[in-house]
Amino acid sequence: MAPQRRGATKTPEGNGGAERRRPSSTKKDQAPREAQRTWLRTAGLGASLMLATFLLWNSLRVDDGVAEVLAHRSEVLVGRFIEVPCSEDYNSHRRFEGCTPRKCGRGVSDVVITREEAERIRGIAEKGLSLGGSDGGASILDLHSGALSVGKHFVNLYRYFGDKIQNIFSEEDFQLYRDVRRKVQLTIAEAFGISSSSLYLTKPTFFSRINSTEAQTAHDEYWHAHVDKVTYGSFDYTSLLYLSDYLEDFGGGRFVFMEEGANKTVEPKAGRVSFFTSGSENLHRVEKVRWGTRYAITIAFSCNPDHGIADPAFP
Ligand SMILES: O=C(O)CCC(=O)C(=O)O
Ligand SMILES: [Fe+2]
Repeated sequence: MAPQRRGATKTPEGNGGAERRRPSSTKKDQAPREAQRTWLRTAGLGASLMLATFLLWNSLRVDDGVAEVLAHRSEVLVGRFIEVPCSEDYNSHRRFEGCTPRKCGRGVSDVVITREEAERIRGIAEKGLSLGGSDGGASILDLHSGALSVGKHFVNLYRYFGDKIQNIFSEEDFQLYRDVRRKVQLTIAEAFGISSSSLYLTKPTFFSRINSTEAQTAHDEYWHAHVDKVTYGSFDYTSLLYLSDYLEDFGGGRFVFMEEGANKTVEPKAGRVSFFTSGSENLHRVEKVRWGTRYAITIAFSCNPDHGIADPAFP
């Protein structure tokens, strides 16, 4: 749109001549017309803004069904816990009284793991994953089994590097993993009113690195809604320790508990621990990462000692 000219006669270029030929309109006549045009422009702009806002809001709603934020990135949660009724999933597995969930729910805490610990543990993920990485958007490193995404497959780091693995990971790295695992285990036990010693670390336990690269294989499709007890079998309690910050390090990638009409999101941030009972009372998914890189670690526990694994250690 051409800019409005008040004194057309003063401007030699453009359509100043045409304006000069207009019937002798006085300043008095022009004022209401000018006001009308300004008003129309403002109204048009306002309507466009409202339409754009509505479309954006609607697309987010349709995309995610997001209704509520359970843990906002700016909050520092000492311990938020929401109880939800247990599903019947646990009945089709052997029960371990005092451990198998009778109280179900989900919790988030920002005080279990310090930011400094999260940064150090992220360092382990970075150096391990720098040795490989999926061709698609989602890579994992499993310190217990040694599995590492490479291209469209996985390799066993421990087999591949043999003794040289000691040049990559240090004893402090494994000690840090153990400390983090122990603190998360205590937090889960306390929140669900069970004894920490009734919980067994179970597999898989893995670091994940997600970026916005297009998926190449089914392993890259991390965003599907799922139930951990169905996906992983041995899981009774799942925990996620986030190692990077939503909207600082990456966009998209929020964790979503899926509930009819009222999904609940957890916005990741370094050091935030999210934990929940692994049955279908906690159906969930991860939003697609739109930009940047998202690091997290999945640490899960079983009530069944037969499904227990030792802490990751040098092979
Ligand atoms: O990374 C996350 O936030 C969730 C990952 C997840 O759902 C899983 O590992 O089962
Ligand atoms: Fe999951």
